[in-house]
This record gives sequence, C-alpha cells and structure tokens, in this order.
Amino acid sequence: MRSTFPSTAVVDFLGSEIVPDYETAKVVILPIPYEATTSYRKGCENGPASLLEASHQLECYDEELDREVCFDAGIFTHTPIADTRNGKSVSAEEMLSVTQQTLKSLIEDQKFVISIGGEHSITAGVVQGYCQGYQEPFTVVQIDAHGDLRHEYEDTIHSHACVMRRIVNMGLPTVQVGIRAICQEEADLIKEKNLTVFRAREMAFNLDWIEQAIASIPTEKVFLTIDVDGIDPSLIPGVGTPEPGGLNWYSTLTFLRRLFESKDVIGCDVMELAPVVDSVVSEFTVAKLTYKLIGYQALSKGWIKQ
Ligand SMILES: N=C(N)NCCCCNCCCN
Ligand SMILES: [Mn+2]
Ligand SMILES: [Mn+2]
Repeated sequence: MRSTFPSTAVVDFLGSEIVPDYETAKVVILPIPYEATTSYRKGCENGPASLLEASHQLECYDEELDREVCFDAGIFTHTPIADTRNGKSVSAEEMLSVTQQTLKSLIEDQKFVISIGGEHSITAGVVQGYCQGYQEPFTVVQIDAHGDLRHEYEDTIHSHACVMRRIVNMGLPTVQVGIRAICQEEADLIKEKNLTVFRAREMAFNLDWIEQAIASIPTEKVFLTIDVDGIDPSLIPGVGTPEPGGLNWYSTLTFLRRLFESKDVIGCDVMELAPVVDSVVSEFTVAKLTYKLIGYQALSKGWIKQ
C-alpha cells in the first residue's frame, strides 16, 4: 500500500531489480529534494521520493519505442543531495555548490543525468555544473508556465521565480516554451533582450510551434529544464503554482522526441513536482515523462540492445 506521505527512504527509479552498477549505467537519476523559496503551495521537497515510488508502476516496455528502454540505458539512482526534508536547513549557496559539484563529477564520468526536484531554483546549480563540464556552447530550453525571469522575488535572487534570470545572466542562450504567467519586469526584459519565448496562448493555435521552437535553438547542444507546471495542471495537479492552459501530453512528447532527435541533449531536469495527498496522478505522470526522456535519448544516441 502506498503511504499517505512519501517516505524519505531512497528507492530506485523503476525498482531495484533492474538497477545496474554505476559503471555500466548510461543514465543517472539525481534526486534533489530541496525546497526553500516556493511561494504558494508547498511540498516539492517530496517530489523526488514520490516520483521514484510511482516509477515502480511503469511498464519497462515503451510501447512507442517498442523496446524495454531501461535495459538499453542502464539507469542508476543517486543518493539525494541538498535534502531539506524533516526541517533540515540547507542554504541556497550550499544547495547550488553541492549541485554544481555533483553534476560536474557525473558529467566527467560521461553519465546522462536527469536531476529531479525540488524547486526550480536548483536548475541554476545544475546548469553551472554543465558550464564547467562542457567547453562547447549550449542553449537552455525551458518548459514552464512561468518566465522565472525576475531579478529577485520575496527578497531573494535564489527564488524559484528567478532561475531563468540567473541563467540569462550567465550569458547562455535560452528558449522558453509554454509560458503563460509573467510580470511587467519579465515582459520588459523579454523585449529588451529579445528573448525567445513560445507562449502557450499562441502555441494552442499554431501547430507549427514545435518546428519553430526547434529551429529557434541557436546551438547543437541543449540543456532541457522541465518545470512540470508547464504541462497542463489537469494532467499534473501536483505543482506549487498551477496555471491553466498548459501543454497537453502528446504535444509535449512530440516536442521532446523532435528535440532529442535534432539536437544533442546534454542533460535534463524535471522540477517542481509537489505531490497531492491521496492522488498518484501527478507523480505517475512525471515518472512516465522522465522515462520518456530516457527513451528518446536512447533512440537518439543509438543505445539499442538486440
Ligand atoms: N515561478 C513561479 N512559480 N513564479 C510564481 C510567481 C508568483 C507570483 N505571484 C504574484 C502575486 C502578485 N500579487
Ligand atoms: Mn513554473
Ligand atoms: Mn519554473
């Protein structure tokens, strides 16, 4: 029986029976159960454990890709870092530093890392790890309801509502998809810096948005950050700041498959899952989304076992 609250015990993605050694795994799932600045509904520090627990209900066989992707990829689940559960306090600086260092060393080991959060501010540390691990330029592609472009929010520049501003300030190109909630400051910044933003309202009536978004990415390498509130809250109600009018399931998958086949995706994160008591819809959907990312990467990198 599933307990009402996710336990803090670490469970492996998809279950321990299929877990490879670290050495043979191509994919590492990195849980980052950190929450400090969420502004509305709380609970994203429980996102990683609920996602991992829900992943045990996934079929290993991906019916779209016609294979048991987990055996092609080898998926190793890392121990959690920057864990704020049970009232533990972790400063933003500590979280960013441990996240960056952990990513850097996983990248050196040539792992494809999917970081799972936790609040979106973590992505600044993840991206810093990629800046250190990769010499070539890359674009940060963000799926999100929110622009996350404020300079600061509620007295901190490390708020989840500011993470893309941090990334823009790092000098990296960005492409934002699914955006439908921004403030005046963000609207001004988008115009001033001519940022590439695909707005959910326009995407709903423009079936060509997927090809336009791919074409707008200026580099071969991409880091993908998914704030799960970018997807419609009817599919993933377990988020802290829900916004109506989000991406639907098959448009999301079509976009992701095209992204992985046309670009070199160097890493991803899946952030802001905040499980709802007595419903497993959100965590199961996000676990499935995570497994689809692994499948599309396996396809694009040719990790196919016969
Ligand atoms: N990235 C996010 N989740 N951002 C949330 C921003 C919340 C804005 N509240 C505005 C209230 C103003 N009265
Ligand atoms: Mn968001
Ligand atoms: Mn966000």
